[in-house]
Amino acid sequence: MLTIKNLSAGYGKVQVLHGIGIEVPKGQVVTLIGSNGAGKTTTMRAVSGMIRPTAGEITLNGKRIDGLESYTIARLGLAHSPEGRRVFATMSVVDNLRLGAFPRYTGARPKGDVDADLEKAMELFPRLKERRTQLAGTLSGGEQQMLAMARAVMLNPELVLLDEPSMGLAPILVDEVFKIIGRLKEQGVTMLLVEQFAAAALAVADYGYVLENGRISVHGPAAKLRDDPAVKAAYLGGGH
Ligand SMILES: Nc1ncnc2c1ncn2[C@@H]1O[C@H](COP(=O)(O)OP(=O)(O)OP(=O)(O)O)[C@@H](O)[C@H]1O
Repeated sequence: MLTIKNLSAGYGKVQVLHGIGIEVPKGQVVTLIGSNGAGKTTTMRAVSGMIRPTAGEITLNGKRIDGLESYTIARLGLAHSPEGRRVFATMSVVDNLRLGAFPRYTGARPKGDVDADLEKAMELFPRLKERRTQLAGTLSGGEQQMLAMARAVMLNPELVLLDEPSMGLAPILVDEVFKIIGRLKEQGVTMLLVEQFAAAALAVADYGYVLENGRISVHGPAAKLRDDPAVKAAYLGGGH
Protein backbone atom coordinates (compact mmCIF):
# COMPACT_ATOMS: atom_id res chain seq x y z
CA MET A 1 0.00 0.00 0.00
CA LEU A 2 2.52 2.64 1.18
CA THR A 3 6.23 2.18 0.65
CA ILE A 4 8.78 4.71 1.85
CA LYS A 5 12.32 4.09 0.67
CA ASN A 6 15.45 5.90 1.66
CA LEU A 7 13.53 9.06 2.54
CA SER A 8 15.41 12.20 3.53
CA ALA A 9 13.66 15.45 4.38
CA GLY A 10 14.05 18.54 6.52
CA TYR A 11 13.52 22.25 6.74
CA GLY A 12 15.87 24.50 4.82
CA LYS A 13 19.40 23.51 5.69
CA VAL A 14 18.33 21.33 8.61
CA GLN A 15 18.10 17.68 7.64
CA VAL A 16 15.68 15.83 9.91
CA LEU A 17 15.18 12.46 8.19
CA HIS A 18 18.23 10.51 7.05
CA GLY A 19 17.20 7.83 4.58
CA ILE A 20 14.33 6.07 6.36
CA GLY A 21 12.33 3.13 5.05
CA ILE A 22 8.78 2.22 6.11
CA GLU A 23 6.27 -0.23 4.69
CA VAL A 24 2.54 -0.04 5.43
CA PRO A 25 0.72 -3.10 4.03
CA LYS A 26 -2.94 -2.88 3.10
CA GLY A 27 -5.34 -3.35 6.02
CA GLN A 28 -2.64 -3.03 8.66
CA VAL A 29 -1.93 -0.46 11.35
CA VAL A 30 1.71 0.54 11.47
CA THR A 31 2.99 2.77 14.23
CA LEU A 32 5.94 5.09 14.26
CA ILE A 33 7.27 5.78 17.72
CA GLY A 34 10.17 7.91 18.89
CA SER A 35 11.07 10.68 21.27
CA ASN A 36 10.31 14.38 20.82
CA GLY A 37 12.00 15.81 17.79
CA ALA A 38 12.90 12.41 16.30
CA GLY A 39 11.17 13.32 13.03
CA LYS A 40 7.79 11.57 13.26
CA THR A 41 5.71 14.57 12.21
CA THR A 42 8.24 15.39 9.51
CA THR A 43 7.75 11.87 8.10
CA MET A 44 3.98 12.37 8.00
CA ARG A 45 4.38 15.76 6.32
CA ALA A 46 6.68 14.32 3.67
CA VAL A 47 4.24 11.49 2.91
CA SER A 48 1.23 13.77 2.55
CA GLY A 49 3.12 16.30 0.43
CA MET A 50 3.24 19.13 2.97
CA ILE A 51 7.01 19.20 2.63
CA ARG A 52 9.12 18.01 -0.26
CA PRO A 53 11.58 15.18 0.38
CA THR A 54 15.19 15.90 -0.50
CA ALA A 55 15.84 12.26 -1.44
CA GLY A 56 14.10 8.92 -1.59
CA GLU A 57 10.92 7.47 -2.94
CA ILE A 58 7.35 7.27 -1.64
CA THR A 59 4.82 5.11 -3.44
CA LEU A 60 1.11 4.64 -2.78
CA ASN A 61 -0.28 1.51 -4.43
CA GLY A 62 2.74 1.44 -6.69
CA LYS A 63 2.41 5.07 -7.81
CA ARG A 64 5.15 7.56 -6.96
CA ILE A 65 3.69 10.35 -4.81
CA ASP A 66 6.81 12.13 -3.58
CA GLY A 67 6.97 15.54 -5.19
CA LEU A 68 3.20 15.65 -5.87
CA GLU A 69 1.06 18.43 -4.41
CA SER A 70 -0.76 17.47 -1.20
CA TYR A 71 -4.10 18.02 -2.88
CA THR A 72 -3.22 15.49 -5.58
CA ILE A 73 -2.06 13.01 -2.95
CA ALA A 74 -5.39 13.42 -1.11
CA ARG A 75 -7.25 12.72 -4.35
CA LEU A 76 -5.33 9.45 -4.62
CA GLY A 77 -6.84 8.44 -1.27
CA LEU A 78 -4.29 9.47 1.32
CA ALA A 79 -5.82 11.30 4.29
CA HIS A 80 -3.69 13.17 6.82
CA SER A 81 -5.05 13.98 10.25
CA PRO A 82 -2.32 16.38 11.37
CA GLU A 83 -0.92 17.08 14.80
CA GLY A 84 -2.95 19.70 16.65
CA ARG A 85 -6.60 20.43 16.14
CA ARG A 86 -6.80 21.64 12.60
CA VAL A 87 -10.51 22.16 12.14
CA PHE A 88 -12.34 24.98 10.41
CA ALA A 89 -13.49 26.89 13.48
CA THR A 90 -16.25 28.94 11.88
CA MET A 91 -17.87 25.98 10.13
CA SER A 92 -20.22 23.42 11.64
CA VAL A 93 -19.21 19.86 12.45
CA VAL A 94 -21.11 18.55 9.43
CA ASP A 95 -19.56 21.08 7.07
CA ASN A 96 -16.08 20.20 8.33
CA LEU A 97 -16.84 16.56 7.57
CA ARG A 98 -18.19 17.36 4.11
CA LEU A 99 -15.00 19.28 3.37
CA GLY A 100 -13.04 16.13 4.21
CA ALA A 101 -14.87 14.41 1.36
CA PHE A 102 -14.17 17.22 -1.10
CA PRO A 103 -11.25 15.55 -2.96
CA ARG A 104 -13.63 12.66 -3.75
CA TYR A 105 -15.56 14.92 -6.11
CA THR A 106 -12.62 15.51 -8.41
CA GLY A 107 -12.38 12.20 -10.12
CA ALA A 108 -9.09 10.50 -9.20
CA ARG A 109 -11.12 7.66 -7.61
CA PRO A 110 -14.81 6.75 -7.59
CA LYS A 111 -16.72 9.27 -5.44
CA GLY A 112 -18.85 6.70 -3.62
CA ASP A 113 -21.74 7.61 -1.36
CA VAL A 114 -20.67 10.67 0.65
CA ASP A 115 -23.99 10.98 2.54
CA ALA A 116 -23.83 7.35 3.67
CA ASP A 117 -20.22 7.80 4.76
CA LEU A 118 -21.20 10.92 6.70
CA GLU A 119 -23.71 8.87 8.67
CA LYS A 120 -21.12 6.11 9.18
CA ALA A 121 -18.67 8.71 10.56
CA MET A 122 -21.36 9.94 12.94
CA GLU A 123 -21.89 6.41 14.21
CA LEU A 124 -18.17 6.00 14.73
CA PHE A 125 -17.88 9.31 16.58
CA PRO A 126 -21.09 9.65 18.63
CA ARG A 127 -19.80 12.82 20.29
CA LEU A 128 -19.81 14.49 16.91
CA LYS A 129 -23.25 13.21 16.06
CA GLU A 130 -24.69 14.97 19.09
CA ARG A 131 -22.98 18.17 17.98
CA ARG A 132 -23.41 18.03 14.24
CA THR A 133 -24.67 21.61 13.85
CA GLN A 134 -22.29 23.14 16.41
CA LEU A 135 -19.47 25.38 15.16
CA ALA A 136 -16.20 23.46 15.24
CA GLY A 137 -14.41 26.28 17.07
CA THR A 138 -16.75 25.88 20.04
CA LEU A 139 -16.05 22.14 20.47
CA SER A 140 -13.80 21.05 23.32
CA GLY A 141 -10.18 20.24 22.45
CA GLY A 142 -10.88 16.51 22.52
CA GLU A 143 -13.93 16.86 20.33
CA GLN A 144 -11.92 18.91 17.82
CA GLN A 145 -9.30 16.18 17.77
CA MET A 146 -12.03 13.65 16.98
CA LEU A 147 -13.41 15.92 14.28
CA ALA A 148 -9.97 16.07 12.65
CA MET A 149 -9.87 12.25 12.66
CA ALA A 150 -13.42 11.94 11.37
CA ARG A 151 -12.69 14.42 8.60
CA ALA A 152 -9.77 12.23 7.47
CA VAL A 153 -12.10 9.21 7.41
CA MET A 154 -14.52 11.17 5.19
CA LEU A 155 -12.02 10.94 2.36
CA ASN A 156 -12.92 7.23 2.24
CA PRO A 157 -9.17 6.81 2.31
CA GLU A 158 -6.87 4.08 1.11
CA LEU A 159 -4.56 5.12 3.92
CA VAL A 160 -4.90 7.41 6.94
CA LEU A 161 -1.98 9.17 8.57
CA LEU A 162 -2.85 9.83 12.22
CA ASP A 163 -0.43 12.19 13.90
CA GLU A 164 -0.77 12.10 17.70
CA PRO A 165 -4.56 11.71 17.79
CA SER A 166 -4.46 11.55 21.58
CA MET A 167 -2.47 14.74 22.07
CA GLY A 168 -3.67 16.81 25.00
CA LEU A 169 -6.68 14.61 25.69
CA ALA A 170 -8.02 13.56 29.07
CA PRO A 171 -7.38 9.85 29.76
CA ILE A 172 -10.99 8.87 29.13
CA LEU A 173 -10.87 10.47 25.67
CA VAL A 174 -7.50 8.83 24.95
CA ASP A 175 -9.19 5.48 25.54
CA GLU A 176 -12.02 6.50 23.23
CA VAL A 177 -9.59 7.53 20.49
CA PHE A 178 -7.79 4.17 20.68
CA LYS A 179 -11.13 2.34 20.59
CA ILE A 180 -12.02 4.26 17.44
CA ILE A 181 -8.67 3.39 15.89
CA GLY A 182 -9.41 -0.26 16.71
CA ARG A 183 -12.82 0.01 15.07
CA LEU A 184 -11.36 1.62 11.95
CA LYS A 185 -8.89 -1.24 11.80
CA GLU A 186 -11.74 -3.76 11.97
CA GLN A 187 -13.31 -1.95 9.04
CA GLY A 188 -10.12 -2.58 7.09
CA VAL A 189 -8.74 0.98 7.13
CA THR A 190 -4.97 1.06 6.64
CA MET A 191 -3.22 3.44 9.05
CA LEU A 192 0.14 4.92 9.84
CA LEU A 193 -0.05 6.06 13.44
CA VAL A 194 2.27 8.40 15.32
CA GLU A 195 1.66 8.30 19.04
CA GLN A 196 3.23 9.47 22.27
CA PHE A 197 1.49 6.59 24.09
CA ALA A 198 3.77 3.97 22.60
CA ALA A 199 2.32 1.08 24.61
CA ALA A 200 -1.23 1.83 23.46
CA ALA A 201 -0.03 2.35 19.89
CA LEU A 202 1.82 -0.98 19.88
CA ALA A 203 -1.27 -2.67 21.34
CA VAL A 204 -3.43 -1.62 18.39
CA ALA A 205 -0.72 -1.86 15.70
CA ASP A 206 0.43 -4.84 13.66
CA TYR A 207 3.92 -3.53 13.11
CA GLY A 208 6.08 -0.77 14.53
CA TYR A 209 9.10 1.36 13.70
CA VAL A 210 11.23 3.27 16.17
CA LEU A 211 12.63 6.53 14.90
CA GLU A 212 15.73 7.96 16.57
CA ASN A 213 17.29 11.18 15.35
CA GLY A 214 15.83 10.78 11.91
CA ARG A 215 16.84 7.13 11.48
CA ILE A 216 14.92 3.90 12.04
CA SER A 217 16.69 2.13 14.89
CA VAL A 218 14.43 -0.89 15.35
CA HIS A 219 11.40 -2.29 13.59
CA GLY A 220 9.35 -5.41 13.84
CA PRO A 221 5.94 -6.91 14.64
CA ALA A 222 4.25 -4.80 17.32
CA ALA A 223 4.05 -7.70 19.79
CA LYS A 224 7.79 -8.26 19.45
CA LEU A 225 8.62 -4.58 19.95
CA ARG A 226 6.50 -4.53 23.10
CA ASP A 227 8.81 -7.20 24.54
CA ASP A 228 12.06 -5.66 23.29
CA PRO A 229 14.04 -4.62 26.38
CA ALA A 230 15.53 -1.52 24.70
CA VAL A 231 12.14 -0.36 23.41
CA LYS A 232 10.59 -1.05 26.81
CA ALA A 233 13.23 0.95 28.63
CA ALA A 234 13.13 3.92 26.29
CA TYR A 235 9.47 4.20 25.30
CA LEU A 236 7.20 2.03 27.38
CA GLY A 237 8.07 3.21 30.86
CA GLY A 238 5.06 4.57 32.67
CA GLY A 239 3.06 5.72 29.59
CA HIS A 240 -0.55 5.00 28.97
N1 LIG B 1 8.67 23.96 10.30
C1 LIG B 1 9.85 23.65 10.82
N2 LIG B 1 10.94 24.41 10.57
C2 LIG B 1 12.15 24.08 11.07
N3 LIG B 1 12.39 22.99 11.83
C3 LIG B 1 11.34 22.20 12.11
C4 LIG B 1 10.02 22.48 11.62
N4 LIG B 1 9.19 21.51 12.06
C5 LIG B 1 9.96 20.66 12.79
N5 LIG B 1 11.25 21.08 12.83
C6 LIG B 1 12.37 20.41 13.51
O1 LIG B 1 12.50 19.11 12.97
C7 LIG B 1 12.85 18.16 13.99
C8 LIG B 1 11.85 17.01 13.96
O2 LIG B 1 10.55 17.50 14.28
P1 LIG B 1 9.26 16.61 14.22
O3 LIG B 1 8.10 17.50 14.47
O4 LIG B 1 9.25 15.81 12.98
O5 LIG B 1 9.48 15.64 15.44
P2 LIG B 1 8.51 14.63 16.14
O6 LIG B 1 9.23 13.33 16.18
O7 LIG B 1 7.17 14.66 15.51
O8 LIG B 1 8.46 15.22 17.61
P3 LIG B 1 7.25 15.43 18.65
O9 LIG B 1 7.03 14.10 19.28
O10 LIG B 1 7.86 16.40 19.60
O11 LIG B 1 6.07 15.96 17.90
C9 LIG B 1 12.84 18.94 15.29
O12 LIG B 1 14.17 19.23 15.63
C10 LIG B 1 12.07 20.20 14.97
O13 LIG B 1 12.53 21.29 15.73
